[in-house]
Amino acid sequence: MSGLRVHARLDHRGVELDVELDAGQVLAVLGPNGAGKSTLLALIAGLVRPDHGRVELDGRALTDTTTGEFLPAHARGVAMLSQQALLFPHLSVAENVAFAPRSRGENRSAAREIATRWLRDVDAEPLAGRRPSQLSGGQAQRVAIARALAADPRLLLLDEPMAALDVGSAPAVRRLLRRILREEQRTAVLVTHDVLDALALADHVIVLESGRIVERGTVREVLTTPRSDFAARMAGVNLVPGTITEPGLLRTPWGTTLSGIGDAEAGTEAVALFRPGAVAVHLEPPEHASPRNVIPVTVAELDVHGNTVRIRGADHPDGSTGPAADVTAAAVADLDLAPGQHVYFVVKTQEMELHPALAP
Ligand SMILES: Nc1ncnc2c1ncn2[C@@H]1O[C@H](COP(=O)(O)OP(=O)(O)OP(=O)(O)O)[C@@H](O)[C@H]1O
Repeated sequence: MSGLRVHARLDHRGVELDVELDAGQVLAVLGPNGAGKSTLLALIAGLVRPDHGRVELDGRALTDTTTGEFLPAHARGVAMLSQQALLFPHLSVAENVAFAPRSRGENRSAAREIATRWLRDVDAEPLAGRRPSQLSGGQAQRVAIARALAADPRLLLLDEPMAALDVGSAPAVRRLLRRILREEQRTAVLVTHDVLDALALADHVIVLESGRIVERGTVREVLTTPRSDFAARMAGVNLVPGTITEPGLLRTPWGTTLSGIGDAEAGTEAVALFRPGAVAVHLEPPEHASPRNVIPVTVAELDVHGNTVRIRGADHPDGSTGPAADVTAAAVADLDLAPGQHVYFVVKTQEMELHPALAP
């Protein structure tokens, strides 16, 4: 059976997890602090032994408590990428990337060649002669990605790989990871606190709470119709599918055009993403709407959460989950809103992000 299977219990951490991932797929792991996300990675990487269980990759047991199997971390075919690049400070960039091929017995020039190929692949070839101390955070993370890939792993473990980067370099690293994960059909487990990472990189999501999986599904299911409290707080974003007609414009299958921020090219399948809190609700289309999006919506439901009311729109014409808006209870009273009513959701262009779509 190709892919990853984890069934493991670790009593003193209160963790019990069952995870399956097919080869070529990316699983995002979400959850609050202490939920067990890092423990899952450590179980797979061979950094901790479960009290009971089995970890299997492409049909091979990495850990099995019934047979006593426990492969050391370096023999698992698993590469880990963390928040910090963790490069060897005394080695050059090229030597860092050549380290894994050297360790598996390649001679110096072959390892060097492999390093050059991976550095080129992550657009970091000109950095080959530098020391890690001479790299920016984004550059160091690119090199760390090249180093992970040079180990020829069957599985990539990504532990919040964008979390320590500044807002300027995170999108480029995210795009790079997206290309590597998607185009090369890699199998990966990605721990993240960021909905955008899950959206851009993953096929499936699990949500952990207190050492257990409380929710699992495709990224779109979990992000648009979250069932656990945690997923609802962190996700609950509006996702509208469509096609980019020119950079910054998305056309939905039912003919609505949305303008937003993003550099996806014309013809790209994409999703528009906006937060319910970014929506202003109007009874009439505002006259001077530009540069804003005006989305006609039929109110399906009103959910009161304290002083905030979530207005859920009816499903989109293609059957996908309708958009939601969060407004104050006072605004709902002023607008005299009720299910069945026709309203307009108004969203500023800057609040609408356009991202390449997930795999179907
Ligand atoms: N090295 C350790 N030794 C003992 N217990 C640990 C260790 N690391 C984590 N734990 C415990 O295991 C549980 C799961 O923690 P874990 O670090 O896996 O969560 P997490 O979801 O990765 O959290 P965060 O988002 O804060 O990194 C918690 O109860 C934590 O206190």
